Amino acid sequence: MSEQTADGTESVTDGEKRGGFPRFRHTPAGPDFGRFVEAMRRLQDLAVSTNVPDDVLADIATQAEELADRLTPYEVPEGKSPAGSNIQLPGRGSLLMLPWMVEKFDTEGVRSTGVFRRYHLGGNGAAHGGVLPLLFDDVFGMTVHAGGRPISRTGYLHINYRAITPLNTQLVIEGKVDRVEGRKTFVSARLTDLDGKLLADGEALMIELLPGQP
Ligand SMILES: CCCCCCCC/C=C\CCCCCCCC(=O)SCCNC(=O)CCNC(=O)[C@H](O)C(C)(C)COP(=O)(O)OP(=O)(O)OC[C@H]1O[C@@H](n2cnc3c(N)ncnc32)[C@H](O)[C@@H]1OP(=O)(O)O
Repeated sequence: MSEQTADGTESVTDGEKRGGFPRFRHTPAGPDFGRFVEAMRRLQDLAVSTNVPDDVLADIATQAEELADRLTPYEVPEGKSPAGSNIQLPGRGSLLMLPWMVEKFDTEGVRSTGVFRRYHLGGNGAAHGGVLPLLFDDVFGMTVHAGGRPISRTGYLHINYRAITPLNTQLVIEGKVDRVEGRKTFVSARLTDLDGKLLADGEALMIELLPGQP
């Protein structure tokens, strides 16, 4: 059973295995959306990798504020932006996600490839330890989705950091469902370089939402 809400999402109730999760409609990305997100990613990379003289930075800060002012009138509720649901774009078009491309998305699992960029730097040339769980959690969410399991939330997420994860190097992550026990889906994933060197592996418990659970 579902009912339409004011913001255009559908609030789905019992029987559809989505808890209280709305059924968001896909919002297609227009022809320039991918370009826009990539430009924003470049800005993020540069924001953490430049040392700009004060007089230049004052001007740039004003321009950044003007850009934000131009975007503000177009703010929309969750699920109504192209960000996040366009699987043909890096990071599904979401600036929060790693800019990786989904190459495989089926019941056998999910495979995604990409690089960590300057924005993701932790220390001494390696990716920040905190961005790996972001990558793994998103892959686990997609793995559950691709596996036809109901909407689930992460109960726990465990990462083993096996080797330094380099920046600007093509990497691959593969996630799969290991087993299902009632509401519980146990998933695992491996992050490797293109030579197959293991950089990190992880496992998570994804728990199916009960009716009404947010
Ligand atoms: C149209 C275009 C489409 C394009 C394609 C797009 C596809 C994209 C698809 C998707 C991509 C997006 C993917 C993102 C995904 C991200 C997911 C997240 O990160 S979610 C945020 C972080 N997680 C939370 O915030 C949870 C907070 N916690 C909760 O809400 C509750 O704890 C909840 C609902 C998870 C469970 O609570 P209870 O009260 O219903 O259940 P209880 O009884 O506690 O647990 C159920 C079972 O699980 C075990 N359990 C629970 N937590 C456990 C733990 N930490 N460790 C071990 N066992 C645990 C319990 O022992 C119990 O097991 P026993 O049934 O008795 O066998």
